[in-house]
Amino acid sequence: MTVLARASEVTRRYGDVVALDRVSLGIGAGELVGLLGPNGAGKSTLINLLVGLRRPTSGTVELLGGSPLDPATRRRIGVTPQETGLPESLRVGEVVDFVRAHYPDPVGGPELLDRFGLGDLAKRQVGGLSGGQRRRLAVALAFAGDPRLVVLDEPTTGLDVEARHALWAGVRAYHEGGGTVLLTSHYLEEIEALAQRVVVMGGGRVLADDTVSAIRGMVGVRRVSLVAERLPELPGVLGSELVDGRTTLVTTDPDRLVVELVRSGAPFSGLEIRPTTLEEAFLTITAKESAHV
Ligand SMILES: Nc1ncnc2c1ncn2[C@@H]1O[C@H](COP(=O)(O)OP(=O)(O)OP(=O)(O)O)[C@@H](O)[C@H]1O
Repeated sequence: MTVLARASEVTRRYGDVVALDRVSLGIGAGELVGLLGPNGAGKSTLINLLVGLRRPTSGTVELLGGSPLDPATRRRIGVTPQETGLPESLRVGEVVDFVRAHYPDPVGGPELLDRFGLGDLAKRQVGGLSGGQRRRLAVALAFAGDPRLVVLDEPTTGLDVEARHALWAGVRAYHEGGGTVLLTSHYLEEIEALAQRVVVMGGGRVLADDTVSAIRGMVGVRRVSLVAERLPELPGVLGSELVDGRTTLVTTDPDRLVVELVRSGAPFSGLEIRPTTLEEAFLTITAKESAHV
């Protein structure tokens, strides 16, 4: 697979703060990669290095086989940072055309707006858009130049469910057409809904880099829930809670737990075993990591 963006052993310091600590990561052509991590994990710093907005303190960064500092290289990518300012007095269509004019082979203006559910707003002044519409427009602009790689820093922060889904649809359409996407998110369901690959960051390092299901498997925690009057002492239980008469047991070994439960002869009903959500997996990974520090 062709690697479109690569960080090799990259460290970035801001004074005494080590924002990135020897991070290595490659984004292959056609991938949709989610970058997940708590505030301050280093996600934005990594993105800024990959797209050439900052330089690493040490290590190397490659973009489309060249340097991210080269304007010709940067013209072939699209970026939406965490915060953007758009000119209030211009109409949506004018902003789109202004951005499109910077690229040799841009996507058609109406097509771009349609992809992000903004088709009816071309004549509206930017100052008259809602927060959600403005954010969608800012994200849509990253796709204006028909880029090979799109980098989105927290694209759906502040969006309601409907606007978020409209934005996801635009990102998906680009990806299904062969595009490559790197996005950061605090919304775990967003990463699960969009990405095939998840890179979990914490404390300036990559803690895990795998598929959503592999990351769940890595953590290996399952939730066993059932209804029972009384439960015996069971092996491997990390935690338990009782909600509306249902007991949920968190365990790393659900098979053994169920065998022991049946052996105990305690009556129970409604047995369900489910994997942890990505959020639970993520919290476990970061908690483990801080325990090591
Ligand atoms: N310009 C800067 N000057 C000083 N410190 C900075 C600067 N930019 C980032 N940092 C620090 O580097 C660390 C990583 O920050 P970064 O913004 O990359 O994290 P993040 O994962 O994107 O967080 P968030 O989810 O809050 O956006 C933090 O400790 C942050 O305070």
